[in-house]
Amino acid sequence: MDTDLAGRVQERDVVILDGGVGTSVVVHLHGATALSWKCDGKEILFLSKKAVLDNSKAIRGGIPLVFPQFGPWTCGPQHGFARNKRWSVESQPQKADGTVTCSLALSDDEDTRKIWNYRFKLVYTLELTKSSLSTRLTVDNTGSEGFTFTTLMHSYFLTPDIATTTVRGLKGLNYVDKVKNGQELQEDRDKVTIPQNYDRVYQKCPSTVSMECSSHTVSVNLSNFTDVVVWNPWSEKARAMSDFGDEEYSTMVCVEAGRVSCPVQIAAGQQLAFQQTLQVQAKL
Ligand SMILES: O=P(O)(O)OC[C@H]1O[C@@H](O)[C@H](O)[C@@H](O)[C@@H]1O
Repeated sequence: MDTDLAGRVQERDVVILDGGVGTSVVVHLHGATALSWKCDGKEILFLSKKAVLDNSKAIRGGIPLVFPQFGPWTCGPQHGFARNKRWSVESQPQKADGTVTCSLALSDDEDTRKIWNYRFKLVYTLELTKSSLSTRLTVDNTGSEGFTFTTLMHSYFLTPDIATTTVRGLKGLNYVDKVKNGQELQEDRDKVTIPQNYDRVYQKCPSTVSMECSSHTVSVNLSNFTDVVVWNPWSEKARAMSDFGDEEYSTMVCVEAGRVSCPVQIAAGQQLAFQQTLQVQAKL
């Protein structure tokens, strides 16, 4: 077990993808939340020191999965139930040709049908290589009627300093600014800096955006995702969150790949896949 997580999580609650030479991913079965991704010994994901890891709450950090609803939901919890359910292991980590692959699954049950009466199976597949992590969510409508949903991979990235962190690939895109009452604006910067409370939904995104900090760049390659949410709660909101340290906003940024602006329709028996590939490039 990773030394930073030892003592914080129970072994029965996690699955570890071990790529060797300081490369690994630790996934919590609660929400299928990737808690840690180490690339050549370096941690890439932010996990709050105050994150609750006892299966009782959505995990504050890593890569929580949002399904079937992004944001507030009239039927159930904010960001849906997937991040609050225990997932099962569909296939244990296996290493072949330098890639470690593992799949987790979640299907509808009595509790999900009580609040959202549809039949589904989600399969979440992680693929770890020396410098990349791909996460693919397959949504299978196993019922006899269609439904709509929104979904998102809520990646929290660790950065040495938010003041020198930028997000690239967003120039020219329209975005909804949730901090400014949902105003629709256009991004005119090549390098987006994050100097305050940010909560923006960028729409019609190109296939790659990236997070750049002083030590490395993480590119986020999107497949079947059209939106990217950039989120940082900043100091005031940080203080109001019980599972987030007061100063931690200065060492993280969320760059979230999603299908959230417009709900996805899925017919009975249909299967749809959404994928992001994160690639790390260290600065020399
Ligand atoms: O506190 P939660 O439910 O994990 O949500 C965190 C944030 O998640 C982001 O994706 C949303 O755009 C924000 O509005 C929200 O505050």
